[in-house]
Order: sequence, then C-alpha cells, then structure tokens
Amino acid sequence: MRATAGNLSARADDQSFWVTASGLCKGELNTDDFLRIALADGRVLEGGGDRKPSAETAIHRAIYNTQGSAAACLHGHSVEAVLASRGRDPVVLPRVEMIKALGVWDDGTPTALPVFANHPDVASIGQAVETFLRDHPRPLPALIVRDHGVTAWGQTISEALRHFEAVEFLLTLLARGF
Ligand SMILES: CSC[C@@H](O)[C@@H](O)C(=O)COP(=O)(O)O
Ligand SMILES: [Zn+2]
Repeated sequence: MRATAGNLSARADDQSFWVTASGLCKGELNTDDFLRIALADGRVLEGGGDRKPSAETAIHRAIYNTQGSAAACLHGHSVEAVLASRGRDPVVLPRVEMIKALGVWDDGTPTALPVFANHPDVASIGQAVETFLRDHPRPLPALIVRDHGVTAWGQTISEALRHFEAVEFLLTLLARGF
C-alpha cells in the first residue's frame, strides 16, 4: 500500500462502520486512526480527532449498504490493477485454480469484475457502485476502479483479504499477458 494509497474498513454494527482516516501510511496505523461512519448518510459518529475519514469512504458505504453479508472492505492500489483495467470493461478474470478463492467453482459462475470510472468526485463512484450492486445481487466480492485499484470485501477481515489477494493474483496474470 505505497504512498498512503489504500483504505480499510470493518462494519461496526447494523448502523455504522469503521474506516481508516485519510492520508495515512497503512503500515503505521493505530487505533486513533479510524473513524466510525453512519451507513445512512456518511456522517462521522466517532473517532478521528482532527483526522478526516478516507476520501473513498463512499465506496465502502455503498458496499455495506448493498451487501448485507459484507463485514470488511479492503482497498489498495497496484500496478497490475492499473494495467489490467486499461481497455477492459468488465475485467474477465481467468479461470485458473486461484479463481476458487473467490468462490467460483464451476463454469456457470461469471468471473467478470465490474470496472468503474475513476471520477475525481468519489461520491459519484460510490453512487455507481451502489447502483451496480443493487442491480447485481450475487456479484464477485470485488470491484475495480479504472487506473486506480481494487476494493474487495468479505464476511470477515480474513475473507476480505483472501478475496483481495486472489483478485490481485488474477489481475497480475492478465497484466503479464495471460
Ligand atoms: C496516494 S493518493 C491515494 C488516494 O487518492 C486514494 O485513492 C486512496 O486509496 C487513499 O485515500 P485515503 O483518503 O487516504 O483513504
Ligand atoms: Zn484509492
């Protein structure tokens, strides 16, 4: 998570979630570096002090508001995500063994990762994500913002990390010409 890129969140209860404060190095976080956000309207409910919530909080909120089972969302940037998201919409993940880490076990399950435009106004990305996830009730547990990076989610932090790492592996295959 180079140069303060990335943001991490976990659902707190059925009304709110914790998200990393904006602009921080993710390798140096402590418990003061998280803010609790209202799912209903994005207001800061707790924590942070002089810190602001992640600039990409709206994307996390869209996921929690549409994926009832999502308890953690992880966002990062990688060279491979930028390369693989260029010229592909959606990004169809290769059906190699690692696809099973995303819960894809048969040929009938689509492996298309939705691609969202990297609008400067992140709220509009969040709106696009919410609209897509409401229209696609059984999506892959991840999405990609073009020229930017992946956000993956899961029912636990560990599962969200597994999904994130699996997507990054599969994007690396595409970026390397698979
Ligand atoms: C290195 S700038 C990256 C940011 O613009 C953003 O994309 C990001 O992932 C981190 O934003 P943040 O507000 O710190 O959560
Ligand atoms: Zn980002």
